[in-house]
Amino acid sequence: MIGRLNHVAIAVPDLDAACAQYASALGATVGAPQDEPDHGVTVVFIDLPNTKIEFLYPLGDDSPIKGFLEKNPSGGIHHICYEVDDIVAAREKLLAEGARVLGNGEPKIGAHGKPVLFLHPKDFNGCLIELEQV
Ligand SMILES: CC[C@H](C(=O)O)C(=O)SCCNC(=O)CCNC(=O)[C@H](O)C(C)(C)COP(=O)(O)OP(=O)(O)OC[C@H]1O[C@@H](n2cnc3c(N)ncnc32)[C@H](O)[C@@H]1OP(=O)(O)O
Ligand SMILES: [Co+2]
Repeated sequence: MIGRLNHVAIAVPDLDAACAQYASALGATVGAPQDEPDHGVTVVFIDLPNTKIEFLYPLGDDSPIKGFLEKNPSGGIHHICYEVDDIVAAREKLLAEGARVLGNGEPKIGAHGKPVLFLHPKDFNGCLIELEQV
């Protein structure tokens, strides 16, 4: 069911500083910030040869990453995103296996304009998983 690793997301306390550091210290090509109000974050993608890094910064008062940054003030790896061919079939299989799908369980359009879902970190070894239909 899961395919390629689409991205690794890092929640950052200072988006400009994180972008400048990756560009200067790591020679990365850093994309432009994208506000994603439906998800409560501003994202920046860094394309790598085999996957992407997604910087996350809170957008709005009830951002879902606010709590994470309060617990991890220096930032940290927030989630990993796997690609799937059919996100509804994936959801049904996961629900049948007893996994929790976050939100109202319906896919939302993510930063790449594709449907995404999130699975509770406590059900997957402490790792927040995002699925993106490609
Ligand atoms: C534009 C879309 C973009 C894309 O790629 O397309 C995105 O990726 S949007 C990314 C931001 N959106 C989300 O993360 C949506 C899903 N996340 C959530 O619903 C919440 O963040 C949730 C439920 C994972 C955590 O909620 P909250 O921060 O309020 O903390 P809780 O107290 O409810 O957490 C319970 C438990 O889980 C631990 N936790 C929280 N976040 C993470 C995490 N990222 N990785 C691992 N563990 C996490 C938290 O510490 C609690 O553990 P406990 O042992 O009970 O303290
Ligand atoms: Co993501």
